[in-house]
Amino acid sequence: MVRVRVRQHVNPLSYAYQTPIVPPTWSQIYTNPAQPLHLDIGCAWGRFLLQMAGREPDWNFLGVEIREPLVETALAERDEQQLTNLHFIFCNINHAFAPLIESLPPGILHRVSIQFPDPWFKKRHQKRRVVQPELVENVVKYLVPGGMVFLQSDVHEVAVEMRDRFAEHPGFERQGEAEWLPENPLPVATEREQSTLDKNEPVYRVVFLKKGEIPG
Ligand SMILES: C[S@@+](CC[C@H](N)C(=O)[O-])C[C@H]1O[C@@H](n2cnc3c(N)ncnc32)[C@H](O)[C@@H]1O
Repeated sequence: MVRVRVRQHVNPLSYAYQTPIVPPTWSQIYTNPAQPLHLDIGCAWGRFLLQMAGREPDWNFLGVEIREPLVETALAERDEQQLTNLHFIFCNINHAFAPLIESLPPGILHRVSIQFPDPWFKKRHQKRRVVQPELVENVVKYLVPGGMVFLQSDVHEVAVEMRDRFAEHPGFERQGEAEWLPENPLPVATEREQSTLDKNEPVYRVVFLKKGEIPG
């Protein structure tokens, strides 16, 4: 796989990232657009989803990423692997969430993952973090009852903040008794996760389920 040089971080609040998205025609993307959808927010090069899509053909996967060159690389890899249950979109999810999900068949969003989001340590930069209250509202609005939110980070402060933002919302129920999940409930580690584990550093993980009656 060819990797191009890209900026390490972009500022999601800058003017360049406020442009509305034009969703694709999903029937030209997914073989079966009615399959349950897993949305991975901040998917970077897409390695996690490329593996997940191969393992779980009965799901559709959508990775969203604010750095465009990474999306181009991920799409090329998807095409090379001929995966028809996977797509990547260049967007700022803090603007694109509703138009993106509303362009898909209703009741399709079953799983959302936010893994190792950019930490933006400086106080004045924390508004750039992806898990803002508006994002939590959008997740609860579009996720199906019983749908899963998986959050993980190697930065304790960031993990606590995103966990608390979901925990404060009455629409979510946290899974597990422990403060942090000891293991990843998904079968594939992201690149950032693997490099953290390789250094024997901690990963802070939490799962929420959306409350409500699960349609039979
Ligand atoms: C630290 S990387 C983690 C990548 C991957 N999830 C992993 O665990 O290896 C965070 C990613 O989120 C992307 N990102 C940050 N803010 C975003 C936003 N508002 N919308 C979409 N992607 C965003 C960044 O460009 C970056 O690729």
